[in-house]
Amino acid sequence: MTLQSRGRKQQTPSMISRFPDLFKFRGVVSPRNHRFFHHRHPPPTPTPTMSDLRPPEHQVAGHRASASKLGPVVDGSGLFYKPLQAGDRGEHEVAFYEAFSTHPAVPPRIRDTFFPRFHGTRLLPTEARPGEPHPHLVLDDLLAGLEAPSVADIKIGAITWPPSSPEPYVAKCLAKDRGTTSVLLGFRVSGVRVVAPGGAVWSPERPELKALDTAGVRRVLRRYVSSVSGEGVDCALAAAVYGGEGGVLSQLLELKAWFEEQTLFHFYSASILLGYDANAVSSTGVGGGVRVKLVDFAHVAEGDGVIDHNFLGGLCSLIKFISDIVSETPEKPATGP
Ligand SMILES: O=P(O)(O)O[C@@H]1[C@@H](OP(=O)(O)O)[C@H](OP(=O)(O)O)[C@H](O)[C@H](OP(=O)(O)O)[C@H]1OP(=O)(O)O
Ligand SMILES: Nc1ncnc2c1ncn2[C@@H]1O[C@H](COP(=O)(O)OP(=O)(O)O)[C@@H](O)[C@H]1O
Repeated sequence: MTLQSRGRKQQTPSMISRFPDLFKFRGVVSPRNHRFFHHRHPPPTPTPTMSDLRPPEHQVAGHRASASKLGPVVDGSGLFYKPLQAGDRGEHEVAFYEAFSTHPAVPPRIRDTFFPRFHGTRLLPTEARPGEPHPHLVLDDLLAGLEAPSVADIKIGAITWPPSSPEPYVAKCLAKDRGTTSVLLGFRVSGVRVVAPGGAVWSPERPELKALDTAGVRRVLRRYVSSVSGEGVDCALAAAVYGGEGGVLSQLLELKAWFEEQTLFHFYSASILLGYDANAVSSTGVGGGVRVKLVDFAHVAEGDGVIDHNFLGGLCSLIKFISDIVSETPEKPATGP
């Protein structure tokens, strides 16, 4: 389907060549044409007002909402509202969700387990642009239901730009990929927060994460499953969060099996978002609502019959790091109630 959109930026040839088949939707979801789009996805709840909306407390990476910048917001209803990004990015992410949500070749189990459910777009008021409602993607809040979410955002792929990107953008991304562990490991930790017993939160600043080397990444992945305060590492939760049935490792392996087959999409610059409930997890067993999800699809390209070796390579690398931590950490025998 084609949306007529007036007064919008010209689509770049790169964008069109990126999506010859899968991305049928072409049009900026602007306040002008938003109503049309909106009809295709009936809103799951009444439209929130400014006072209902706040930046997500547990956001660990990406653009953040502030008085001067657009960023994601939540309203406590279990939905996550991500503002459409400038240029063709926002439109592109909507197009991805449209294609992905309805594509018959995407296994429902993969869609439901590893991706946020997409509820269309909505015009919402923002603090950054008063009086100018802005279109937002309406997604499931992937951390809904977790009382004390420990979260990690891991950007997958040694390359984080789609092949058709303009040269200055390639240069910017390449500098970040080389300057972090992306090129070396096939992934980088973009953000992390860990809730310790008692509620203290450990969350390193972005510059610290960007400066991590291989040993640093290993330490952060171990810290993510530690039940301590500050910089300590005991991996007490490794078996419960990373190992076992429904743990991170088994979920990553299921995701990998799909990536070994799927040739529909190439997920440049997407992240794996890990989450568990620090208040519900116990060092002796499963529980804690372990989540493994994919987020950020502003740079997804069409797969064109080729596997996403960039994402798959990074995923295999991450799996190796996590599986090493699981095998180094003996499982604690379950004790009685
Ligand atoms: O805009 P910037 O310079 O803050 O960069 C964003 C990154 O922030 P950083 O500078 O690495 O802390 C940001 O990085 P994080 O997700 O925070 O690690 C994203 O890479 C973002 O890209 P996109 O949302 O995937 O398009 C990046 O946006 P673009 O480089 O794609 O514009
Ligand atoms: N559906 C979601 N539910 C809960 N948190 C999310 C969701 N999507 C993203 N996030 C949070 O927001 C952060 C940034 O999201 P992302 O889509 O990567 O934005 P950006 O495009 O600005 O990088 C993630 O690191 C995560 O903490």
